[in-house]
Amino acid sequence: MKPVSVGICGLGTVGSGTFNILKRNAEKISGRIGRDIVVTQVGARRDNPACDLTGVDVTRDIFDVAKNPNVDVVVELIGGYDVAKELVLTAIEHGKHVVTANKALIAVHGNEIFAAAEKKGVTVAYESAVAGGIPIIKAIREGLAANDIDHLSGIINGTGNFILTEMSQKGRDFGDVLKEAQELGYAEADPTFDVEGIDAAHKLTILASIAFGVPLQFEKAYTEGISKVTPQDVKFADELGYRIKHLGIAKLTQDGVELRVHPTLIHESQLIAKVDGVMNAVAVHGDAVGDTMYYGPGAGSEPTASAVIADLVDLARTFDADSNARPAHLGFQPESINNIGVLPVEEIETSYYLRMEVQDHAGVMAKLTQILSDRGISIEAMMQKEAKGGSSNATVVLLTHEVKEKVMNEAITEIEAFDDVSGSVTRIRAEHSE
Ligand SMILES: NC(=O)C1=CN([C@@H]2O[C@H](COP(=O)(O)OP(=O)(O)OC[C@H]3O[C@@H](n4cnc5c(N)ncnc54)[C@H](O)[C@@H]3O)[C@@H](O)[C@H]2O)C=CC1
Ligand SMILES: N[C@@H](CC=O)C(=O)O
Ligand code: NA
Repeated sequence: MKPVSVGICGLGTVGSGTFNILKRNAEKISGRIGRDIVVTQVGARRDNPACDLTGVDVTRDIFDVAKNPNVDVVVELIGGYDVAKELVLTAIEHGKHVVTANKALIAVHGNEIFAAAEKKGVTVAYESAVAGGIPIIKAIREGLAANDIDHLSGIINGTGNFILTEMSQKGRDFGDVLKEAQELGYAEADPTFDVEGIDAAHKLTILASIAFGVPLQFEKAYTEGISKVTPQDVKFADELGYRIKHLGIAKLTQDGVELRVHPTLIHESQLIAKVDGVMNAVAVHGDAVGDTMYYGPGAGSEPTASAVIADLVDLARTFDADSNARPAHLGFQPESINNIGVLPVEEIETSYYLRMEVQDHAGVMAKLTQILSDRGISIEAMMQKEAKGGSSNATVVLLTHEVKEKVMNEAITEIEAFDDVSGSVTRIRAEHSE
């Protein structure tokens, strides 16, 4: 069978990994699909010393690749929004399939890109865009196709999990670990995307769409980063038997879709609490299958390239077939996608970890518990730490049962107005069942 001809745009961390694995494992890959996958052209600003480009046509203009009549599939690995969008739309216009690792592009412009691809009868594949090397798109879109999926949650940013793990297990400094994640090729070009939860929200947006059959609605996702998680909170959570993880949570409720990324306390007995370093994990619940969980490396050159090539293999297998032979872009046929809205964060219901500084005298605890019980908020655990050196201050940590966020907001406002509480209350959401 005729080889499938690939053009790679961007030869950085993921691009170089893709190029090198295609070369190293060429025989295994073609043995699996019965045809070769050949890199015909590379579009890169500069050569990458990690890749031997002998015999490959190299261009400095990535749009040459998108328009090259000898290229069947364009692999977009440059990242970013604008140029990447133009590149992908140009490739589609020229009748090429596209493989991309760019979750920002898919989460923000995916509805438009998929519509253009469907009109042209080509496919835009994006397995590597979510949870790196874990085949989570395939698992949900194909493996769980029988199910009515009502919730999923996961650690879906490798850089953030690496930072939290190193901080909690080795007491390392936030900035120092972030620098290492950048050197290891885990972080986004702008690492605030990792630490502020934007990257995880891009991925969660995609997962929610393919799991629930709803449009991509990134702009409505609630996003909170890990930059304000302190070593003190990591330690107190640990004493209560919890780990702090940066979780993406999506739920399909009767009132709408919950779509939120934030630091979350998870009980140490939960599987997801044990997912450390650059590893990611996604838990998905379907009505037929029950609870499932998918684990693996969430970032890095070859783990991500592994997923890029999985998409190339899928395309090569169905290359001569009608586009209906491939799964619908968002897992459901476009006419079966339901326009269900995203719930404001005030409407979500969850448990909370609260930390506050109080005057250490009689009646303070009674007043705090009264403020909470007035709103029907019950307390699961409580801890008081006396300040050292004879100060009259103490730190109080509370873990509550589930309550609506807007009710908790009112309680926090009243606690902060209480004279015996100094400064603001630190609040971290907690999940008991994940
Ligand atoms: N690094 C990782 O672990 C993962 C990255 N991704 C995604 O993969 C994509 C690529 O990421 P990395 O390889 O890490 O980034 P990178 O920064 O290492 O590589 C991007 C490459 O594209 C080149 N490039 C950018 N604009 C260009 C243009 N206009 N013309 C020619 N070359 C251009 C850059 O010079 C660079 O060599 C991004 O969308 C990222 O979000 C997805 C999963 C994991
Ligand atoms: N920066 C991302 C890369 C993979 O998507 C991460 O750290 O997870
Ligand atoms: Na993946």
